Amino acid sequence: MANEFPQALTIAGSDSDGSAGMEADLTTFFTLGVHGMCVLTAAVAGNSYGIDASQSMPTAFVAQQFKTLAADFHIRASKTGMLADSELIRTVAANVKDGQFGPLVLDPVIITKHGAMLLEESAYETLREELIPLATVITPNFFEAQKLAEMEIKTDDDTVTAAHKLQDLGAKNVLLKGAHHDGDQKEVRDYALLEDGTSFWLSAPYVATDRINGTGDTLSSAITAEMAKGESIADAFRLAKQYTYEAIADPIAVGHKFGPINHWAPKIQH
Ligand SMILES: Nc1ncnc2c1ncn2[C@@H]1O[C@H](COP(=O)(O)OP(=O)(O)OP(=O)(O)O)[C@@H](O)[C@H]1O
Ligand SMILES: Cc1ncc(COP(=O)(O)O)c(N)n1
Repeated sequence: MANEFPQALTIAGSDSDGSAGMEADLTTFFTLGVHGMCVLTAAVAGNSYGIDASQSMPTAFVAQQFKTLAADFHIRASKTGMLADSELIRTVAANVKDGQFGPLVLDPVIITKHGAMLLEESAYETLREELIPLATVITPNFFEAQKLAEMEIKTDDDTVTAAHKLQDLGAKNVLLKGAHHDGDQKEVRDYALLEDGTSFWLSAPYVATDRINGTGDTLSSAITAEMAKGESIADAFRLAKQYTYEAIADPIAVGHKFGPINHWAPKIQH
């Protein structure tokens, strides 16, 4: 259809506090001028202190959501969030492998800001074998990169090595997010390794705040939204980093601990 409005898909868990998971993904899509759709994989009972309970969706229902969306829409890019276990990973892989939902941004959600584990350890291997090879982009945080690349990251050289290992596993483009736990640090640096072998660092000032729930979801959703609008991968990385930084830098008061970031703050250029 000519002049079709950009459409993107999140394949993720719902987080009841509205700041992370599917809720953060859809907020980011809509704020960036993309129509967002969702395949629900799981739901968690979460607030700004932590996650109290988690429930996975039946795989047949997950598969049906893909089928129903495919029967109608032209989705230009998709992303994954919480996938919970091996069975769900296999269901998602089977449904995205022919590319009908556009290029895939894989946010390998393993651990949350509060330290809750959202992926069974027995499923790391399934993620490596079944989903990483289908990823146009992978966006692990510092912890997830070390788990998936099976190595410790202490230096910039280690970061570069881990990104290459993720590429060797089949992810075409890697955005490896740097650590941000040190109150004295001045900047947060992420490392981008592209399919053609070029690489660059993306840096933003470190913001000393607890209001960082959903930053990872937001970054990967913003990349997906920009890809759905036709931006190159490198530009999608840059625009998404800027969006996420601006949403962190101007916090809003919601909840008592790891509150949401501010999706009204970014100055968006359409
Ligand atoms: N305090 C901060 N100041 C500046 N930038 C930050 C801060 N916290 C996170 N970021 C940025 O937010 C983006 C998301 O990174 P982060 O490491 O928080 O992802 P994540 O751990 O996957 O997040 P989540 O726990 O929400 O899944 C990165 O670009 C990171 O540099
Ligand atoms: C359902 C769900 N998915 C993901 C996250 C992690 O969010 P983030 O790592 O972006 O803080 C979360 N808290 N809940």
